[in-house]
Amino acid sequence: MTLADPTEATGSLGATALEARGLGKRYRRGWALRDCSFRLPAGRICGLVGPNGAGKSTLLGLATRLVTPTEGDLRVFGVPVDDPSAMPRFAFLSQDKPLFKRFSVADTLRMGQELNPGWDMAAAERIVRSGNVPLEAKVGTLSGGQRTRVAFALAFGKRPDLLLLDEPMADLDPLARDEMGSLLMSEAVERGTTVVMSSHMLAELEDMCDFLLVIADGRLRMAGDTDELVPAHTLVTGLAPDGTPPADLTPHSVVEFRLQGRQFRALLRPGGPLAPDWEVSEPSLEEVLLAYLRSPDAEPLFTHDARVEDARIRTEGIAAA
Ligand SMILES: Nc1ncnc2c1ncn2[C@@H]1O[C@H](COP(=O)(O)OP(=O)(O)OP(=O)(O)O)[C@@H](O)[C@H]1O
Repeated sequence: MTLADPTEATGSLGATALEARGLGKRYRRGWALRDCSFRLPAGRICGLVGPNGAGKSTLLGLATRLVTPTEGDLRVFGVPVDDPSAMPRFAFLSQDKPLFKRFSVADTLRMGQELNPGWDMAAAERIVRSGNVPLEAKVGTLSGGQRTRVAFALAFGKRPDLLLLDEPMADLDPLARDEMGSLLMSEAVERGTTVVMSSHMLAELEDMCDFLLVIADGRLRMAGDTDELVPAHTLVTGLAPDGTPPADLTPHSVVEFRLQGRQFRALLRPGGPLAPDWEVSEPSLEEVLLAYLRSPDAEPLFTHDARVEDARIRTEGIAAA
């Protein structure tokens, strides 16, 4: 599912919003992100998923120049991120959403206007008003959900082509999360904004995202269209009387193999016909994600749209749709 025609926002067919090649960041303790290569087509809503410490914030930091890469290259709409012309094209909303508490909501939006040449005050005010947030209220007196709404208004008022969000809804109650999710989707779809959103909430990702970047232990494990990633897999259950993987599994690419008594359960990318005595089912997005996150040695998977021509990444293609 492509949520909006990317050409409306970018003026170029098939534009790439974000492209990483061999991107890496090393701290004294070790690599936070390594060998990261992918392409995110414009107009997608992309979920950035992975366990704590996986490298998600590092990737967002590299995209916003808050973090300097140790190696590799990252481009925003074809322009290196450290090029000044890349700056006006993206907006970033960090986990802590820094806002001046003593400013009123109206002051906050005026500040947005002064700092951003392409500012869209009508859009920013619409986002604030649709949540019944009073423009004259001081930011420090707002609830967490209302503050998040103001932060969203600041981000969308900038009219970014690429919106980067670091766990934007983590501190919201389910109702506010649902409201903010709908707001984010409708604003992004209306303008063809590309969104990259890190999140630990699988349901949120399933509802909102049509593209996924899955990171574990600083490495990209899976990247591409949700609609292609999940159906590339099959869950099978069968007998494993001697407690080892049966020979029937050999033609398939096994992402995860688990023994349950005399039975096994495996998540596969089928490489041929499945054994007739296996019980077969379609996995959910959650089952696929968890299997990859638990199996660091499984071959990473990139859909056609997510691949860059980089010999350093091992890719196994899914036929282009
Ligand atoms: N400034 C830093 N100095 C040293 N190590 C860092 C720094 N920032 C991040 N790291 C390390 O890099 C790794 C990746 O961290 P990162 O914050 O990118 O993970 P994350 O996926 O965003 O995690 P979380 O879900 O917990 O927010 C971690 O091991 C972390 O300790």
